[in-house]
Amino acid sequence: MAIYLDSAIASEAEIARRMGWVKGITTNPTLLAKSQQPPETTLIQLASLTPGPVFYQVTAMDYEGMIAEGQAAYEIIGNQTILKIPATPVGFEVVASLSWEITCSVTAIYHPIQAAIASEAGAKIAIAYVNRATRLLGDGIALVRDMAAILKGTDTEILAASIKSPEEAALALQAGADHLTLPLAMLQAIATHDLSEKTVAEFNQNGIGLKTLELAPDINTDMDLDMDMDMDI
Ligand SMILES: O=C(CO)[C@@H](O)[C@H](O)[C@H](O)[C@H](O)COP(=O)(O)O
Repeated sequence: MAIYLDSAIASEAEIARRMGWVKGITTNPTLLAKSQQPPETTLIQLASLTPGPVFYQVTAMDYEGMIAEGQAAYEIIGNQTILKIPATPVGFEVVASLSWEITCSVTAIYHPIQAAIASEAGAKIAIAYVNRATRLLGDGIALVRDMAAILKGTDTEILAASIKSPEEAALALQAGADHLTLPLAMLQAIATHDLSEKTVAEFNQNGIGLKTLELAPDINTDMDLDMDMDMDI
């Protein structure tokens, strides 16, 4: 499993890098536009801020254009590239041509049969837009479950995107998603639980740890006594 940052903002990528458990970055044309600099610059920056993959979504609509754009992304960030190719007839052709040389994912999957084609075309990853699918079709988690059933036994993995809550993130994984991509706020949200914070605060209020030993004279005294007794023996 990998959890990715869904953003093209360098400062967010830096925060995700420090988290240590975020394994790469996914982008799309809208996210790249928000970085307010040429996409080439952003891709180089993002690639330097993660040891893992950087997903780039092609914007061309025709076969030659998608191939050229995919190769251009690969020239910029090399082996860190994972291309996002749309789940369209032309997109599937592009995946079949490019997946031999560049890692490809198929994005914007709304029907499980599209995942089967993505796999047959050679895509390493099939991307489901979970919350969007719920809004547009009724049940994005069911889409992930159906995709997982179809992709079982293949080399194609499922990346769940468009996740709007920690619950939805957990449900997507339980339904068979292999990976998640989340905006920074959602990464922070899944790492935080009120009860975890409260439980730790309670332990710390009533107990001691290494850094508190010197500050607890009674306990130091007991320890000294124990040590003296040990030495006498
Ligand atoms: O597909 C990927 C990652 O591969 C994402 O960048 C993806 O485009 C975004 O998560 C979605 O567009 C977000 O969808 P939504 O939150 O606008 O419904």
